[in-house]
Amino acid sequence: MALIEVDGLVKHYRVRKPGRSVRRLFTRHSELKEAVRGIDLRVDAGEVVGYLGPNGAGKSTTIKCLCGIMAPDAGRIRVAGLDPSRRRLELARRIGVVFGQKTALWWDLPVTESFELLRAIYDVPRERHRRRLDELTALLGLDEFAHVPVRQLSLGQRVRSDLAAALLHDPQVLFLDEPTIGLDAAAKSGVRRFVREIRARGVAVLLTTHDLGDIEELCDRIVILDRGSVLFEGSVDEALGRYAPHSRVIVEFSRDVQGTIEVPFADSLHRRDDRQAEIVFKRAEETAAAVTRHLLDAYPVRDLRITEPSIEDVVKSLYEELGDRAGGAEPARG
Ligand SMILES: Nc1ncnc2c1ncn2[C@@H]1O[C@H](COP(=O)(O)OP(=O)(O)OP(=O)(O)O)[C@@H](O)[C@H]1O
Repeated sequence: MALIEVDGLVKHYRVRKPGRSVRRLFTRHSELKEAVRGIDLRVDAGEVVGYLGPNGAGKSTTIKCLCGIMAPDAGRIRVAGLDPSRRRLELARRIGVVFGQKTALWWDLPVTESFELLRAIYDVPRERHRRRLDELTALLGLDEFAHVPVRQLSLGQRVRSDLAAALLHDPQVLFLDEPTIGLDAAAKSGVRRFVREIRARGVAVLLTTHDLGDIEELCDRIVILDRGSVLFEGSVDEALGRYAPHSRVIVEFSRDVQGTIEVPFADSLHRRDDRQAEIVFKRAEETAAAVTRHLLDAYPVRDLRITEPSIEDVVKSLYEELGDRAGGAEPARG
């Protein structure tokens, strides 16, 4: 079931025209800037979709439209069945939002009192609130700092508290904006475990992140934006196939091997010296096992290492490509 549905979303900003001229005193000083140009997006219940793209790609603008903070200029949006800009108050009960860089909690209040205020704001019955809070406290380990004012919390504790705050009213949709930014490895893994738990309970999660670990560990699908348009949509594996299609085998020989090395299907071959070679091949055409078998049969191999690309290689190659590109881009589906 789709809990986020976006068709042809367009959003402009009115921006000041640069320059100073006498004519500007008599003419309109602003122009329209297209921040989002015809985006389609869908997130189902129990799905985590990574919403990715370089700075300025249009992620925040989309999320503001999805939360009802801004009205779109064109397109259709439904979040948990509602049109966000027309039903903003009702929508607030069905969505949760966490910004890793900002807290939604009251700075001077202990965490529990912030939760009590949120209970009152969302008008959650006391018994239901208590049950939900017990559940979230257990999942997020909130006990140890429940009575500490938010300003005294560590970043990890603060993010855990914000996650609880966003889910106290039991929303169907969760927007996560850089939830693991600045966290240490253990805290990141705690947040990711929690997001997986939430997904298993059927919440639809739209995750904005620059953290490659978040993408690899959490996302069922990724949507990559550039300059307001969807450039790629598909699974992490599909993105790897499209943007990082090569794997490498690095082989070390037990004695000097001179001259050229023959490896069928190798896309390229690099020699560092007579004792080492690096074979680059397309995964779609050959398996690492076949390349390895060939090397073991044909050469005196002392050791070999296979390196597979990661989402980091995808993002690097894609963003480099985007940097070189001018104008809009055709969407690619994985
Ligand atoms: N209030 C605004 N007024 C004018 N232009 C804006 C405004 N907010 C965003 N923009 C422009 O719209 C485009 C999309 O911005 P947006 O903030 O949605 O990108 P983003 O993908 O969220 O970027 P980031 O990763 O840096 O947060 C950018 O070119 C940005 O400069």
